Amino acid sequence: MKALAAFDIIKGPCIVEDTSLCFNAIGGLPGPYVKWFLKATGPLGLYCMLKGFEDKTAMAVCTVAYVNEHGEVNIFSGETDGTIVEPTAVETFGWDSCFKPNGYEITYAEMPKEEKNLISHRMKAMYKLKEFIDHNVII
Ligand SMILES: O=c1nc[nH]c2c1ncn2[C@H]1C[C@H](O)[C@@H](COP(=O)(O)OP(=O)(O)OP(=O)(O)O)O1
Repeated sequence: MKALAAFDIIKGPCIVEDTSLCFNAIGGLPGPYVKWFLKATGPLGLYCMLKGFEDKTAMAVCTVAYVNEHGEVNIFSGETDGTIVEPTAVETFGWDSCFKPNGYEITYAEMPKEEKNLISHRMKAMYKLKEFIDHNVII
């Protein structure tokens, strides 16, 4: 939908991106609706949503769509597993302050940007997109 809407406006090749944050305890919600949950409650509200659940695990998912000049869509997705924690004092972007990726003792918000960019859901999706463009798109 978003990809084709962008193609309608651009009328040429384009890339769109969408991010979800899926809580395993509640069947993957808020998922793609996280933008609206975050707006309503902030990272603290996201953390509090899981207070009644033992399972605090979550998956950050980035979906990138590449639309070629004919309007054909290719979709790439990157996932990073982690845990929802009480937001850290450092607030950087979105829900970064309450998402602690697996294998780290700090949240996305506490990492230098360069470090987040090495392990993030977005980097994984973008890497797949890069591989696709390198092999399939003549520039
Ligand atoms: O790495 C991230 N670390 C923390 N938070 C993040 C990240 N990436 C996106 N976010 C936030 C922004 C938005 O509140 C929500 C969904 O993102 P996303 O669907 O891409 O939002 P958006 O501003 O592009 O809006 P729209 O889909 O209506 O174009 O998660």
